[in-house]
This record gives sequence, structure tokens and C-alpha cells, in this order.
Amino acid sequence: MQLEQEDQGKGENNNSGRDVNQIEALAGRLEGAPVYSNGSKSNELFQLKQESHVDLFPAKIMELPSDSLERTPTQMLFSVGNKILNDTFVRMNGDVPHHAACLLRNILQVIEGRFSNQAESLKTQNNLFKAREGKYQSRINALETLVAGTSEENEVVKSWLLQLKIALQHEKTELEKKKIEEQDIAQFKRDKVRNEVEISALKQELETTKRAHEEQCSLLELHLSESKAYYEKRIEEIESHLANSRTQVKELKTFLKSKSLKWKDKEHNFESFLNDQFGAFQELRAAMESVKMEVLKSKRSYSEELKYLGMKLKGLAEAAGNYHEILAENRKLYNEVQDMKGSIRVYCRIRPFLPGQSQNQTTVEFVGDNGELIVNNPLKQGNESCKLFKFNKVFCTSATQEEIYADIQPLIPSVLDGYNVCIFAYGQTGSGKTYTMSGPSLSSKSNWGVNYRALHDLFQISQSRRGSIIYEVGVQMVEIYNEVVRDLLSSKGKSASMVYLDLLTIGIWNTAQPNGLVVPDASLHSVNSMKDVLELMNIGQMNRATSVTALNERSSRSHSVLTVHVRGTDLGTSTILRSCLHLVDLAGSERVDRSEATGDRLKEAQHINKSLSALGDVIFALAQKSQHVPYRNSKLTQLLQSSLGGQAKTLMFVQLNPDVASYSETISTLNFAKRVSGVELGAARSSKEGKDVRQLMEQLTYLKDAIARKDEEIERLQMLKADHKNSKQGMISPWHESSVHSKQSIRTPRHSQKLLGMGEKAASDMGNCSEYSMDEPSKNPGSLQLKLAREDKDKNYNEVDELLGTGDANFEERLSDISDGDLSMGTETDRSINSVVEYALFPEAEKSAELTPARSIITENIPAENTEKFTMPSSLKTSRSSQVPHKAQMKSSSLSLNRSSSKVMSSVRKIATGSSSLKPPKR
Ligand SMILES: Nc1ncnc2c1ncn2[C@@H]1O[C@H](COP(=O)(O)OP(=O)(O)OP(=O)(O)O)[C@@H](O)[C@H]1O
Repeated sequence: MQLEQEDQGKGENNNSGRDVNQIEALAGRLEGAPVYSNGSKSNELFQLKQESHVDLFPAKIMELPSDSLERTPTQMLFSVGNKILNDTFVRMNGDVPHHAACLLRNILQVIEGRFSNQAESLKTQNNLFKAREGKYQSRINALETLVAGTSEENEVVKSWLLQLKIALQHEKTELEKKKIEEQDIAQFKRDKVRNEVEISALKQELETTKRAHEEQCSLLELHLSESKAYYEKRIEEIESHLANSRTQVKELKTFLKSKSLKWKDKEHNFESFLNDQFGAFQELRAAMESVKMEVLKSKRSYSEELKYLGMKLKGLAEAAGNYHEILAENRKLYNEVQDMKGSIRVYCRIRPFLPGQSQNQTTVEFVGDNGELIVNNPLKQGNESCKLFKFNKVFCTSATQEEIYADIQPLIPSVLDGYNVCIFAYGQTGSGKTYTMSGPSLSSKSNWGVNYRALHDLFQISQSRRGSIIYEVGVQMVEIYNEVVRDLLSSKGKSASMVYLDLLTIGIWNTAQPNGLVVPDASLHSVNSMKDVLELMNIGQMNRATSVTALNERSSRSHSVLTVHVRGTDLGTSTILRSCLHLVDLAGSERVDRSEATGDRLKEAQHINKSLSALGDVIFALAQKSQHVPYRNSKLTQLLQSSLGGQAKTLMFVQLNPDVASYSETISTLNFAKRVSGVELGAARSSKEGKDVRQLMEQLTYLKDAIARKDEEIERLQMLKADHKNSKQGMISPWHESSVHSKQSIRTPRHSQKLLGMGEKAASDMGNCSEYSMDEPSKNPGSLQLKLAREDKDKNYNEVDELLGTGDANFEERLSDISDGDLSMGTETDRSINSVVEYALFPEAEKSAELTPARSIITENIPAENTEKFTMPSSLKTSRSSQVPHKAQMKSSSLSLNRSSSKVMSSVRKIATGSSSLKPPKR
């Protein structure tokens, strides 16, 4: 079997050898040459043919059928392929990239090399197998000879055979390997065919590329011809441009030449200018050096001067420090002098500009430390518009509530010392009166106005004096609107009638207070602490708020008065102190009537103007020291009478709006303030009421009673006399009779005339009056009893004079000052005097009786525990009804007394309408 395989292998080798021969034969046929069995020969032949028929050979191959190609030797095929490629590259004239052609050639050469190597190795192997075959054949022959020999030899032969078998096995494996190699060759052949297919594809691609290249070439040629034409045209154009440019360059050259000539001129000029400037600069430099020297010199002298000034300034600063101390001292002394003179203190406060107001247009030119104020109208030119005013103090816009109050504070202990104090704010609407008196809000203490701070201090001082003096404090809050007084603390919320009764109406708080004033129908509330005050003020504000809604911003057009009544009992001496503090926020002072107000506004304006004019008149009369001071012309002046005319400490705040639009109002306000600051009221007096005074009062009461009894008797006698006369002469008119009776019976004693403030002239004037005629006693057919009665009465009045100390010349003079024929006697004048008169004439029982309404309200509005403090002393508990016969008794015996009292009483009834309230802070 091994041998069969070997034969087969031989056969195959023979086949391959046959193939080679076939290819060579084909080559021979192709060339028409004889077929050579040796491949090398055919190669040589091929080489020859290749060299001599380069162009014909491939074409012929292409025409051959495919099976003859199969038989063509591989090397030849490669040569043909190479040739075709070269030929194609030559024809393509370099269109195929050089490196691609090289690569393709190299690939073919490598493949060709490999094939030839394979063929060579196959040939060698074939030869080797042939040699082995012969060797084995000889061995087999040897072995056959041996088989025919001996058994020993058989054994040897067996071993030989065994070896042979092994060798055969080995050969078999070798053959298998060979088989595999052949398979590899077959694979290689298949690869080769594939490569050939690829080559043909490449050829096709080459063909298409060539075609595309040719197309591109033709396109490029076309483009080239177009571009050529275009560039030729462009060249022509550029040449013509060049020609133009040449001419332009020529022109430019000539222009530049002229320009350069000009510039040369300019350069020359500039150089000469620079030279000049340099000269000037040198001069300046020299001047600067000298100035520098001077400056240094001046600097030195300045520093010396500065030093000197510094020294001076230091001295001045020290002096200024002293000056401020002296200024404060001066102010204090000035205030003291004013207190002694009783002048009204005037403080001016300038309100700051409100948000939205232009600050440039201010009328305030200068505010001095010493109370000087210069106002100017910025809309007017020149100095004539500047006006200088001088007051106790001027507070500029930055002044705080605390600073304002600091200057008022010294007045508060005075209230507790028994002095009446009145602080009022005057100024046009919106100038800050309420801000100063009440403050913008109660929420923070720093906002508190004068009212709250004063009451706060009042309580603090009263507490600190608790060991020696016990104080009781009562508060009233009223408002005057359209000449009607309204009580804001009334629990009923109704209007309270204001009754100005001097001492007749003064209740327990003001029983013996010459300067007292109350509004009887306005509730008087006892307060023990600041908390009470705040509560009351809140009530007042609420009542006020209601009326504001009802009456449309009434606060600007009503006066508000907060009155604090103080009564102190000295624990050591039992002396009673009585005083009151008026805190007044006036209505806007602008002349509203000049505007075209109508209806309610006109009425309001008229009332405000009337009351402020009345205030001005009172102040004017006081400044002039007129005999008649017209307090009764308005409710406001009636209310403030005790503070303006009485010996109280009075302070006025003049509020200014610095806006230029308010210039005329500012001037009129300042003029008013100027007049007020000139008013002297007389030294303030404390209302201490010691034991002696009280005893005197009791004696006075007794004497009054005695006089009344005498009067009664006189009247009875007159009645008797009249009856007697009637019975004699028949019927006479009772009015006439009464007047006759009056004439006969009423004769005012000298002292009474004095007490009533009537001089001789006034008395004689009154004598002409039919109602109150005062005939001489001689003309009067009175009886002896009457005469005696009169003497008695004279005597009694002398006693009264002595008790009151009114018999001296001064007193007489003062009384004569207050006489005024046109006025109700003793009412429109200095209250202190008037009060003394009233004291002299009426017992305390009467006063307390008059006070009944006020007291009833007090007890109505204060808590039960507080009402005890207001309990009327038993000596004063005389009923109103018991007062009536008392007056009747007096009527016949003392005309002046009756007249005085009746006037007062009538005034009580006349004025008995009104209300009160406190002006609340605006929010
Ligand atoms: N010193 C001040 N600092 C800041 N604001 C002020 C000052 N004074 C007044 N104002 C403000 O100016 C406005 C007007 O002030 P205020 O109501 O007190 O004026 P008034 O004179 O009481 O006016 P009226 O006559 O209408 O009652 C308010 O808004 C108030 O807060």
C-alpha cells in the first residue's frame, strides 16, 4: 500500500511535470516554436520573444481561450501580466500614480518569486522521492533474496523488515506532510486566482480612472483656454491702469514737491515760534523761581502768622467757653430780671422743612445764640428785606424736644412753689405749635412735647418734696372753638359751659387763690401719677378725634388749653399753696379772613381772628399800661387773664414756618411776638396762704355777716319809712319808689368806692345813674337809725380795709387803675386786685356755693377714693339757696357790692355756654 501511495505520488509529480511541459508547449505554440520539455528553455524563449514583440504578445494572449491559459506556465503569466501593466502605465502617460504602479509591480514580482520558489522546491522534492524510491526498491530486492535464505537469516530478515516497516511508517508520515503541502499549494493557487480577479478589477478601475482623468484633462484644457482669455483681458486692463497710475504718480510727485516746499516753510516758522516760546519759557522760569522764593517767604510768614493765630484762637476758644458760660448766666439773670419785672418770656422755634419742601427758599437768614433772629425775603433784593428780631431765645430747626423743654424746666418747680405759670404756642397753621406743646406722638419719650414733660416733672418734684409738702394735682382739658368752650374729659361728652367767675366760682382748688381760673362745668380730674395723666390725655385725644371727624380738621382752628391745678399743704406750717399751670395750643394765627372763606370756614376764621385780635389788644393794653385791659372781648383772653394780667410767669412760643411762601405770616407773627416780649406784668407772686390769711378770711366772713345784718335792718327801716310816707302822700310808682329808696338808702362809703376800684369821678358818674344814684346823706330824709347804720357800715368797711391792707395809698392807686366807666366794674382788669375785692365782699360760703356744678362734675368723674380729697370743708358747705337771701340782704345796704356781685353773676350767666378740650397731638 505504501508503494501504491508512492506511485501515486510519483503520478502526481509526473502530472505537475506534465503541466509544466504543457505550459511550455503552449508557449511554443503561441510563438509557433517547438515545445521544449525543459522550463528554462521556454523562459529564455519567452524572454527573447518579449524583447522582440513587445506589443503583439499580450494581445495574442488575450485572444486565447481560458483553458489554454490554465496550461500556461505561471512565470510566463506573471511576465505577461507585468508586461500588460507596464504597457498600460506607458499608455496612461503617468496618470496612474507612480507609487501605485511601483507597488503593483512589486506585488506581482513577489507573487511571481514565491511561485517560482514553490515550483523549485516541488521539483527538488520530486527528485528526492525518485531517489528514495530506487533505494527502497533495492532493499526490497535484497530482502527477497534473504527470504529465500536460512531461518537465521530469516530472523535477521524479520528485524530488517521491522526496521523497514518503521522506515515505511516514517515515509508515510512524510507523505502525509507532503499532502498537506500540496493542499497549501492548491490554496495558494486559489489565492492566485483571487489575486488575478483583483488584478482585473484593478484594471477596470484603472480604466475608469483613466477615462475620468481624460475627461478632467479636457475640462482643464477648456478652463485653461477660458482663463487664458480672461487673463489676457486682465493684463490689458492692468496695463491701461498702469498707464493711468503713471500719470497720477507724475501729478502726485509735483503735488508732493509743492507740499514739501510748504512744509519746509512751516517748519521754518515753527522753529522760529519754538525759539520765541523757549525764550518766553526761560523768562517764565525765572519769574517762577522768584515767585517760588516769594511763596516760600510767604509760607514762612504764614506759618508764623498761623502759629500766632492759633495762640489767639486758643485764647478765643477759652474766651468762647467762658462766653457761653457768661451767656447762660446772662440768660439766667435776664430771665430773673424778667421774672422780677413780670415780662412775658418769648421763645422762638423754627420748624424744619418738611419732606418735599425746597430747602433753598428759607426766610431765616441768621439765628444768634443770644436770641437774635434775622429774617429775609429771598424773593426781594437788597438788605431792606432783612429784619432783625430779638427774643429770649431762638431755637433753630435742629432743636430737639428735649432741648426745648430744658429752657422751660425751671418754670415747673415754680408751679409747685405756688406760682401760676402759663405756656402758650402762637403761630400760623402748620408751624409746629402742636409739635412743641404735645409732640408728634406719645409712643416714645423723646417725642414728648412740653405738656407731657412738664407734668412728668411736676410729679417727680412733688414726690421728692413728699416729706415736707403734700401735693394734690387736678387736670382740666378744654378747647375753644367758635367761642364755645368744650370739655374733652367729660364722661358725658357734652359741651361744658364756661363760667368765668373769678373767685366766686373757684371751688376747693382755688378757694383762696387770687389768680385762679376754672371752667366750672368742665370736669376737673384728680391725678396722682403720670400714668393717670396719660390715660386722661388719651381720653381727651379720643374725644378730640371724634370732633375732628365731625368738624373737619378742627384742630387748626381751635384753641386748646390744658390746665393743671396744684394744691400743696405744708406739713410743718399748714400753709396752703395753690397754683395752676396753663398749657395752651392756640389756633393758627394766619389771617384766614383775607382768603375768600365762606360759610363755616368764614365763621371759624372770624372767631379765630376775633380771639387773637383780642389777645393782641390785651397785650397791647398791658404793654401800654392802659387803665383798661379788655380781657372780656373773647373767651381766650378771659381764660388767659390770670396768666396775662395776673402776676404769673408767662412764656410764649412763637412758631415759625421757614418756607418763603409764609414770609408775610412769619413777619406778622414776629411782630406780634415782639409786642408780647415788651409786656411787663409785674413780679410774679406766690399764692401761699398761711394761717393768718385764713384767720383774716374768717374775720372777713364775720364782718360781712354783720354788714349784711345791718343792711337788712336799714332796708326794713326804709320800708317802714316808705310805708309811712305812702300813707301820707298817696300812691307812688313802686319802681320810682324803689329808686328813691335806693337813692335814699344806698350810699357807698368811701372805702367801698375804693374797693370797687372807683375814684371820686367814677363814683359821681355812677351817682348820675338813676338806678344806682348815690345822693348826699343830707338830701336823704333818712332816720337816725339809718345814719347810725351807715356809720356802722363805714366802720365795718374800715375794718375790712385794715384787714385786707387795702387802706394804703398804693392799693388806692391800683384800684383807681382798674376803674373803667364803660366796663363792668372790676372784671376786665387785673384779676389779683379783682379777686381781692371779691374776697372782701363775699364770704367763702358763697364761693363754695357757686362752685357746686364744678364739684358735682369732679365727683362724677373721679374715682371714689379720690373724691375724698375734694371734700368741701364744713365752713364752706353753704347751699346755693342760702346764698340768695344773702344777696338780697346786701342789695339795699351796699350798691357797689350788689352791683359788683350782680355784674359778676350776670357775667356768669352770660358766659354759661361752651365746651372744652385739649388739642391732641396730630398723627
Ligand atoms: N420741630 C419739628 N420737627 C419736625 N417736624 C415738625 C416740627 N414742628 C412741626 N413739625 C411737623 O410739621 C407739621 C405741622 O406741625 P403742627 O401740626 O405741630 O403744626 P401746628 O402749628 O400745630 O398746626 P395747626 O395750627 O394746624 O394745629 C407736622 O407734620 C409736624 O410733625
